[in-house]
Amino acid sequence: MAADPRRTPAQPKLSLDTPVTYLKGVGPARAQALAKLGVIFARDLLYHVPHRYEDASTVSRIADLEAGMDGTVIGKVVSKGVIPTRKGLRIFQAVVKDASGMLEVSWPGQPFLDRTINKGDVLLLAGTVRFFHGRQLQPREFVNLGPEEQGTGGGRVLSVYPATEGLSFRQIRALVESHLDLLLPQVRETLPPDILKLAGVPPLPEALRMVHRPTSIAEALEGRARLAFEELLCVHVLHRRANALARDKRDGIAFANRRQLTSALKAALPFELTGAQTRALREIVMDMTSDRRMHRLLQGDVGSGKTIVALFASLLAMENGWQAAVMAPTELLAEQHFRTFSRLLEPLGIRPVLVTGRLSARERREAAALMEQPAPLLVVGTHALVQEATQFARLGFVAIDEQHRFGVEQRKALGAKGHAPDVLLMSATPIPRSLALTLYGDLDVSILDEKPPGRQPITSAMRPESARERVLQFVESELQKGRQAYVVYPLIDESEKSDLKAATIAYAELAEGPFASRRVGLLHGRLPGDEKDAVMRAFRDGELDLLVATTVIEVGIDVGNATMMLIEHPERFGLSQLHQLRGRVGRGGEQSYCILLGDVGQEAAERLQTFVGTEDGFEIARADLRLRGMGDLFGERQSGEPTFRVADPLRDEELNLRAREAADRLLTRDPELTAPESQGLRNVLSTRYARALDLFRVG
Ligand SMILES: Nc1ncnc2c1ncn2[C@@H]1O[C@H](COP(=O)(O)OP(=O)(O)OP(=O)(O)O)[C@@H](O)[C@H]1O
Repeated sequence: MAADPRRTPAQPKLSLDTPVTYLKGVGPARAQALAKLGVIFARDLLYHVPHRYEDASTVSRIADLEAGMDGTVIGKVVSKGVIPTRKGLRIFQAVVKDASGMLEVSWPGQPFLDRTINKGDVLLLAGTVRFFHGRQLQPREFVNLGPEEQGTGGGRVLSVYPATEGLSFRQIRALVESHLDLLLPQVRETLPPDILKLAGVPPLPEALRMVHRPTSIAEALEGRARLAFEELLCVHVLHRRANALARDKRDGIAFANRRQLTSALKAALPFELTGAQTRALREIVMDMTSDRRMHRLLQGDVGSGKTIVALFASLLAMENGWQAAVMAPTELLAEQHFRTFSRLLEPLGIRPVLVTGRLSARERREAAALMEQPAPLLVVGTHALVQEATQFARLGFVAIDEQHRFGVEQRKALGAKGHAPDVLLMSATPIPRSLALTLYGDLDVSILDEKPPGRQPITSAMRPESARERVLQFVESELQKGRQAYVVYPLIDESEKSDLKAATIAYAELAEGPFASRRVGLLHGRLPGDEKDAVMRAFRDGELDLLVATTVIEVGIDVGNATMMLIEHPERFGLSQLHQLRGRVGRGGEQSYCILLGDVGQEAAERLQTFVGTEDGFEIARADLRLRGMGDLFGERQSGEPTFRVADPLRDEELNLRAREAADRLLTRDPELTAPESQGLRNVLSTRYARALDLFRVG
């Protein structure tokens, strides 16, 4: 039999660095479950903070409980026992009592509670009330306040922890509860006093006590703010340090602003640049003409004209004798950029090169031959550009469109080609500046918050299922004017067969029914590449009137004659995603429409109202973030970006600003964090952030 590690003579004294396997009540199975929650050492347990609290100050009198109501009560156990049922399930039951009445409480399948809940114990119980020979409750949550009523009226707060399979929040709470008094006295403050003061938050040991064992919700939040502040501070410190190191490195290409190709393009453009485009370009030119490497994020709302900005930057590199590359996430988009660039550059006598995975061997050889020449060249492509075989002789500038669609590694790989090229990342997911600074603080950010002139506002509306026929007639009336329309179905995951079927059936119904006299196309991600392109090309060239599509059209497709977007099952989309979809219309000068069709629940209707009510992508992103969190905004969590356990850079905006200020102050007086007062923060950085190892000589 394997020795129980807890009994070995070498058992360490319980410290913050003790692995949780040594904690009382943690066996191998629990240790595994804890590891899933990121809890490996005793210290992590302290940082595993409740995500919710039940407040006993909202306690009802038992007599006031009504059937169906969700209530919280406090009562003393007057009798208890385990009852078997016919199906073999054992139920722990207790009757509790307060000054107003009695309540029968049952816990099916939890007979073991009989061992920990005793007669005379006071319980805080929360759950939905039923009536059956009196009041009954199956607690959703409960806490045993012990044999004496210890100030329960004064707002005992029940902490609810993020749980995982095989480990309930109650077990976690018991674990935290039984180790808190041992661990807390060992916690040392990590931040210098003036920084704490600036942040207006309590010291760490006190804050940890507050989050785990609060006496009121307000106190719990105060403790939480302390932990959130530390997280935000760490991220800003890392960004700031990365920036400082990058500033010192002067390994970038110092392009000269020759105004040859760029001026020629400006003269040839059929339109004037918007104020926002001019501003962004000025920032980019400043970066590119300096000897520091550019790492800039260009954030634009839909249709704000990012592509042209990337083109100007490419020309700046080319007029200095360098090559430029623009990488897009899909073949469709790469081809679209390629065509746009080809058209705009024709008067200048420049022919860009397209590199995608679908080139024939001969085309690939031709492209490769051009790229191996150390002569100015503009290459547009997909991730095929980062493949090893793709060699650039003199790559000086790289633009990455829809940057979050690429993995960190792919972005790095393209940036690593050539001689430290300047990098412009582009994103059509507008996020508030405060969030951008937190997520991308080591990038410089330019924002396009202005649409080209002459665009009409898009009319957006929600229509119930009962209005379907009228809506389809309205679509038809647009088609009669010679315009084109999209009908979009949700297909969040391309592998969801039922979604695919829904889109395919709808396509057949529309094509054979109301739009039988129209040219209707179907586009989804499962189509073979050439077919997809053929459909998209046909729509672009006006050979199709109506395009039934899944969300593959979301990114960047630009067809000016399309004025109608009909979205089915709108409740299944995130607001930012809807905003992207809507951005596919209203790109010419014509009045355009976006109609959300179908019956949705109350909650979805409220959410969608935000979308219908504004065309400001930043406002929509803000609402989306508030509702769905950061992961969803980008469709997926990105690796390599900071994630937060406690902080929420949006909700904690005020705290976030203070964290930035604090990071500035700290690094101004101690740039390498070598002073004794910085030791605590260094420890936090080195244990939590792999990047810290590159940025600080931590040990
Ligand atoms: N200053 C401008 N004036 C008029 N039209 C412009 C201007 N800038 C860009 N455009 C046109 O606006 C359209 C949208 O530009 P672009 O495709 O670059 O947008 P985007 O920012 O990439 O938007 P999305 O992310 O929605 O695709 C294009 O047809 C482009 O030619």
